[in-house]
Amino acid sequence: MSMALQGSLLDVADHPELRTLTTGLQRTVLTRGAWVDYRPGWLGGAEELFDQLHRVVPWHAERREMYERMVDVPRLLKFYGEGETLPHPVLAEARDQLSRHYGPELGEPFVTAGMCLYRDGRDSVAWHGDRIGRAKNLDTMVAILSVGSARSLMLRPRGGGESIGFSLGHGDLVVMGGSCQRTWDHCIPKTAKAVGPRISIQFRPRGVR
Ligand SMILES: O=C(O)CCC(=O)C(=O)O
Ligand SMILES: [Fe+2]
Repeated sequence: MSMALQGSLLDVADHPELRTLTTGLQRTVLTRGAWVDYRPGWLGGAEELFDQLHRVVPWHAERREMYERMVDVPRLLKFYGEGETLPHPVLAEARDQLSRHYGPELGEPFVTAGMCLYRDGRDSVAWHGDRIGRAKNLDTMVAILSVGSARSLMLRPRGGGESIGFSLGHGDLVVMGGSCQRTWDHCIPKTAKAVGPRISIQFRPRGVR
């Protein structure tokens, strides 16, 4: 095989590329009208997307008040609002493919992209629901694409109960739907394992945070 051909084949494998959503999606129906769809390996070439986002996204730290003092949020963040150019074209494709696939069920498109960078196992997000805005009262969807090292996304019924978990990294997709943001909580727990960085991209409809 010539070097050029070999190079181009490697390129194809290395480039971020979305696979279909019409196969490979596994739906888990939860209690109280909530559900989770899981699509491992939705994005091929996830390493390249990770590298690019790690480099070009203007990540920033946030501080929040907790127990009456200011603490660092244990992850870096960047939010892309509706109409803002996303930092890689495959992310616009991902958002649009999600909108097409879930449109009939969701009734509106995904428009925003929130991003989190978990630098290592000490970074995390505590138990919460994405309940700011319309998701407080209405069913909605939050779709999360993950690149980089795998971390666990845990879910449990709001107010307590048995939790379930999904491993998210390397181009995996999870979609939380129905009443999930209102009736269930989710988190990315800290881990003592030696894990590399992970980036999550959360696509949401208008007015959901
Ligand atoms: O990083 C993740 O997969 C979850 C992030 C999350 O729950 C949020 O930003 O609301
Ligand atoms: Fe969340």
